[in-house]
Amino acid sequence: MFDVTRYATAAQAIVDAGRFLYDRGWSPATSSNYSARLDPDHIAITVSGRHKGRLSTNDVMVVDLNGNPVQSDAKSSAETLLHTVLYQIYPDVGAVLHTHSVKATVLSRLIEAGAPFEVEGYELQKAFPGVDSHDGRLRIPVFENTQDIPALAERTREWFQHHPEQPGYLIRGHGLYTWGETMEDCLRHVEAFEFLFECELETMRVCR
Ligand SMILES: CSC[C@@H](O)[C@@H](O)C(=O)COP(=O)(O)O
Ligand SMILES: [Zn+2]
Repeated sequence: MFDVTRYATAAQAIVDAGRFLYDRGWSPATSSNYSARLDPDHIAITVSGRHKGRLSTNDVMVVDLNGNPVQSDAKSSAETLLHTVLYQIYPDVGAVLHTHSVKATVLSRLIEAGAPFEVEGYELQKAFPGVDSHDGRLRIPVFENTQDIPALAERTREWFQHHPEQPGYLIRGHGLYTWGETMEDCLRHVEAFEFLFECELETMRVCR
């Protein structure tokens, strides 16, 4: 069982996040999914197929950390397992956001297969936890896209168990996953990634 008051707070945070991310153009055309932790065993997550700029709290349901619905007949996000695996690996994670921005999508298609995407020298890297200088390297793995979400979830589990300090990843031609202790942290990470993606794309354009 889960705490109803916690659910109400989490569902509202997800609705608000959807409005913000849709308005920025990062969650178009029903794409994206969002979640927030309720307790060690449950998360609130978006129902599959809903328009993320027009969510209501009825579009947010509860699943356990195996992705099974709790007290709901709705179908949770098709990518639920990509969320639950992160909550399993990281006990401190309180929110996960998946977005489909143009910049994340384009950049993910330009990165060589098998190579992680790395950025360094940006002051804005300090938006991520544990980073206190521009003087480090941020590594963002790029996973190949697939419709086999259980298989992709296991690939991300494997990677992040060995690279726990990384705050996000890209799926090629698809989008970004990032997480944080709170929804506010997680939204900051989306914004920081978007800034870095734009800088990198602009650098590629200018240096072409
Ligand atoms: C509208 S295409 C995007 C989907 O295929 C998927 O990648 C996505 O992000 C949203 O799926 P959803 O099942 O609504 O959570
Ligand atoms: Zn998606």
